[in-house]
Amino acid sequence: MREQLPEQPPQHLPSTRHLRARDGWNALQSILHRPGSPLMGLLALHRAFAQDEFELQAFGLRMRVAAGPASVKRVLYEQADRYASRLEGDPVTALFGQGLLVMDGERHTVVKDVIVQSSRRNELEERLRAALPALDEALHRALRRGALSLPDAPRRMTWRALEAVYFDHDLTAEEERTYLRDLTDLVHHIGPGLWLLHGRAPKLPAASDRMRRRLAVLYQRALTSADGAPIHALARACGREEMPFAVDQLMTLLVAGHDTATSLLSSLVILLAHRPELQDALRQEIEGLAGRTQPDIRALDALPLLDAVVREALRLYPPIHSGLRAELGSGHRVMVSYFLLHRHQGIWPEADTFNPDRWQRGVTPGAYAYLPFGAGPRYCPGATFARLEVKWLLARLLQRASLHPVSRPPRIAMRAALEHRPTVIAVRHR
Ligand code: HEM
Repeated sequence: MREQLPEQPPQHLPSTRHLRARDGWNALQSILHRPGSPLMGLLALHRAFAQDEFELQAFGLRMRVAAGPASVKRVLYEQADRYASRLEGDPVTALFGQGLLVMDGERHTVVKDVIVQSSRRNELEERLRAALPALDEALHRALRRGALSLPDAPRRMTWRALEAVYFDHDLTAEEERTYLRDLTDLVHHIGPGLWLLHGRAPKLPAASDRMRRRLAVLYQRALTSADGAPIHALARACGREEMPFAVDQLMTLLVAGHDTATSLLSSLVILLAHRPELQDALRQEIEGLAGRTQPDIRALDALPLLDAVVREALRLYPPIHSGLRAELGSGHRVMVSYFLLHRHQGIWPEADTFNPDRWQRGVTPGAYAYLPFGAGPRYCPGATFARLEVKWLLARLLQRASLHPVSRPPRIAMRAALEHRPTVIAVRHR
């Protein structure tokens, strides 16, 4: 582990404004070799002079970036109450309203508690188990044409799993057709974009109203049921009077809960498609447990290689690549870059290499060095569910098929989540 940084942020942070020409050239090379979105390019600039905390300055954008364990810990945990989750008027605030992800203070604690209490591991497992036949069928359909479209196929599957477990709803084929485009629009709406530079948030897409109406129907149904899914817990806590507030929560869970798992599953498929020997080793582990039958979700969680592969994909491609905050009072933006933290060269040997083996050697990265699900009061309430569903989907996928790349690795973009630009992976049925 590296040394602790001082408790207070340094007065004068290094800034990308002072980048020397040589650093800029090196950074440009790294961007060209790893093309991605403009934000990723800007962050790559920082790698040129490897700092744990710095000021990102470009084209009028100015924000503090925390990218090392001590600075990340300070923002997420030690001084968490100095930051608001978002600025008023940001697209994500417009979409989620008073949703958990963009809300602060006492109300945040109360709603978080409702969600956390209603998503305990045993209940999640039970609900997910009940949804497995439908998920298996969705996987079967996705593989039918001998190809897996990314990120659409994972998106359909993670959306289905989320609706079943959190909203107690079986997504119909008709809904999937009608709303897939809407869901993608909503996700793209909240990603960082040019609005960060000119300060005017884009208008909410019409998809938002349509999705809210659909979620309101699910919520109304939940008001009259006593089941134990998170939507029912919300219904008990908010009742009919606070329906718009509850729909904000559902919208937040819908977007935050499916886009992240989509990103992780897509990364895993792409990474494994390029590593046939790793696919074989994983398959051996999975089939040693369950043969060709549907594996049990709880038993899967104890498979060491599967665990290492998922951990490593979360390190290299953290679906939530950054956590944005606004400093109370000044309103200055602060970004916790999970992406840079996970590729910190002082912590991770061969930081840019996909190497699941590092997790099997029992090496731990140290506190606040590996945070795919965040930390502190805003720790992800869906972490357990996400790991369970993604491990199951990946295991089942490998039991059914082998994965083969059809082209060079696709580009990734820093949108709301780290997103793989559309691509197709060939699959051979087994
Ligand atoms: C692989 C999947 C997932 C990853 C990598 C992930 C990652 C994260 C991270 C890093 C944060 C903290 C963001 C910050 O610092 O600002 C977060 C927050 C959150 N996540 Fe997840 N997440 C995943 C899945 C899910 C799922 C399945 C759900 C819901 C079912 C969910 C719901 C949320 C919510 C509501 C928050 C906001 C929590 C708060 O502000 O208190 N996430 N997630």
